Amino acid sequence: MRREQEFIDGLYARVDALRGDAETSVADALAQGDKPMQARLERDILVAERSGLLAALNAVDGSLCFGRIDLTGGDSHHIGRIGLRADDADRTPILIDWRADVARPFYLATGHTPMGLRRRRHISTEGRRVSALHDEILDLGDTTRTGHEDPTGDAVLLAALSSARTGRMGDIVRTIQADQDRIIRAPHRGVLVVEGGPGTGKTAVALHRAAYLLYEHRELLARRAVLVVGPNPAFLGYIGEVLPSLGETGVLLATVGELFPGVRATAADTPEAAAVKGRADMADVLAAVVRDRQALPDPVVAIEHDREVLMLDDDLVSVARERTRAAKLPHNVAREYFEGYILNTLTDMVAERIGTDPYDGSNLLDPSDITQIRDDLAENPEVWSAIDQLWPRLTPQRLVADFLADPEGYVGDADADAIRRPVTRAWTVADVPLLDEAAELLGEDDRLARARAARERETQVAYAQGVLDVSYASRTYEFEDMDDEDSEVLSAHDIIDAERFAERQEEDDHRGAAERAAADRTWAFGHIIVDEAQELSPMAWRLLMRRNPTRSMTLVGDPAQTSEAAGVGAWADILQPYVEDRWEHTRLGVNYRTPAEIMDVAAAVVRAENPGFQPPGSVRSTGVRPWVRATDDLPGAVEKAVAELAPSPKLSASLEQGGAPTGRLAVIAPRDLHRRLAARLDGVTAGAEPDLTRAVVLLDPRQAKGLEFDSVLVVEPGRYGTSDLYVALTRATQRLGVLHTGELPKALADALA
Ligand SMILES: Nc1ncnc2c1ncn2[C@@H]1O[C@H](COP(=O)(O)OP(=O)(O)OP(=O)(O)O)[C@@H](O)[C@H]1O
Repeated sequence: MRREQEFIDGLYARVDALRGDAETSVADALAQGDKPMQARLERDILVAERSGLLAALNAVDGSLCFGRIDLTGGDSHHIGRIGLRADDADRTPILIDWRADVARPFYLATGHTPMGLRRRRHISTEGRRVSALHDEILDLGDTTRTGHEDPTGDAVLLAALSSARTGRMGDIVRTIQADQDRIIRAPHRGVLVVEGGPGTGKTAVALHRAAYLLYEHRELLARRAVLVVGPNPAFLGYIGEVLPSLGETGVLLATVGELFPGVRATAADTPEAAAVKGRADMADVLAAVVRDRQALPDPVVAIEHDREVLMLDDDLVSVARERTRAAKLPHNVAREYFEGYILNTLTDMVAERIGTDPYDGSNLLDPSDITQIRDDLAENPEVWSAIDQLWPRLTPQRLVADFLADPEGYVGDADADAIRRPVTRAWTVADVPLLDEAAELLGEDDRLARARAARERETQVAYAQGVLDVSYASRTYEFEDMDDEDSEVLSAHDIIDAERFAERQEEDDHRGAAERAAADRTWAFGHIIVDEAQELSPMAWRLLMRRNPTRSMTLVGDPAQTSEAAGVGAWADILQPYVEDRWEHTRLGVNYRTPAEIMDVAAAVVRAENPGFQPPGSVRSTGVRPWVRATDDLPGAVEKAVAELAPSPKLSASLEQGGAPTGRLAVIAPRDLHRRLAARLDGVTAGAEPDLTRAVVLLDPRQAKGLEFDSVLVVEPGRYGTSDLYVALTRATQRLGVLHTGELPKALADALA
């Protein structure tokens, strides 16, 4: 213990030194004020790098090193959240990053396959103090004993699983299990589906995979960012600290409802409306809506020009429309062509009228006259209002709002009734994939933006050229100093030209990749991780696939927990249109969350509907049986049950004193009961985005998805569908109680009897 403490003190001394260096260089750089261009650029790069290092060092402080492997050859390595090197000439590694290959046996070695290990040691710390060691002997011939042996090898895992919850998910880097490790480190190309029942660590594995991929493919992924998609904002808050605790910040966490920049989905859809909006054929429906905006005159559009009236009729506009459509460009982009065809048509009309020789019918105008006529027409506002009427510029918001206000004719009557709503209403989550689809169909008429970008780019290239010239000048100076004109050392001038330098400058935008990605609808992420993937509609999949053209994805989910009517049944159905059958499927089969006593009850509920159902086996049992009670005073019974189910005596005490609670309790009840129940529960948090760090949280079953609590009270289970009930029953790590006024589902009654 003392030796480990000394070693860990040494690691922290190194961390403190690195942190001191990083802080000093950031402070010095920022204090330099305005500098010549090159110095400014270097300063920005240095500040960004060192700030990232600082953030990582701060994040891992207090839990830096958690393990050690001793190899049969005599070497040993300490394993930690980040890698560290000594400050010596060889930069000797002193702490191995958990993601490095060298660390792998820590997770995979067994007595049967020791992978060259003699011993695996788990080091537990409280802050910077070593509090416990647990050793596993993997070389059975080795008789040396340390006095810290853990004969079953799972003391650290079981302690982690039984510990009080905090309302925030923690990382599992100390105790990743072998089957989880294989998924975390699976190659990054292609689509990997991770399926598993409740509590099998799907979310944990997905997040550690993000951290692993960022480590293994840092160059690519730090630039393109990783997107983690979760089912709702409360869930994203729940998992939000896992990656920072692993020293990773360049990841964007978002719900599908947050993936259309500038739109916040605040309204809710009925399940019927969400199902209609999520259907794959909505892509064709929206395409038809756009085509209908490319109107024909009814019967003619009259334009006053030069004291004459020009008539655009059906036939003329039809030709222009078909030619424009033939370009197969998005609507707003194609408009440039339509404008051209209409201007040409009108020019021909005017030319014919004023230029035709009355004697032989030939045209007397020369090309410069024709150009003049076209330019005059282009200055006539009536021409532009005719074009606006026939091929209007459209925004996704306008198009989708108008369609939802008046969907008749595009979908069946019942579907139209389900989705119809006033133009002014707030957006819903299911609207976001429609907006994204519309944005694809419409494209952006970016002629103005392109002209502006070209000007900006010229300025930037000029700036970069200036920087390079400075660097070239300084190179000459240095080389003269070194008297080494033929040096092999290359300067920036030799390796990058000004154009590329300007591009790099853009990449060094002050915002990180994740932040830039959040603001850019067309961003192509390096990797996308989708949690609760079974909930996404076909339209939501279309949106996500557009954000990831390389199809590098990890999808985690559990079809038995699907609650969204729009969700898709089978992975093959989801993936076939995008990657055909080129995807891999893996399963996680051990439940680390729910004790066996609770899992038996939850499984019985699903089995009533699906007799062949196989739930994941629980790794723990607590000896505490779940209970059920009938009541005719629901609020009173809930109040009493909350006091009883409090995760520890400390929770009730801390609730009374308003102190920080240990352990968390969720009351899962139908939404319409929330107000009545909240009135009886002190300090309870509820609503669309409840604060999960509070002692008692009131949720509906959908909101509970993906979350976990020490104790759970399920209220009125008879009102949930099977999969929602399954979700609700599998959220507890310790205790479960059920309260009801109405009839209990039979399977639940039998299982709890
Ligand atoms: N190897 C592990 N070591 C320690 N804890 C683990 C491990 N694997 C999973 N857990 C814990 O088990 C719990 C369940 O994990 P997680 O939420 O990732 O499961 P899930 O499969 O996503 O569940 P659900 O489908 O119910 O949302 C979490 O508290 C997680 O930290």
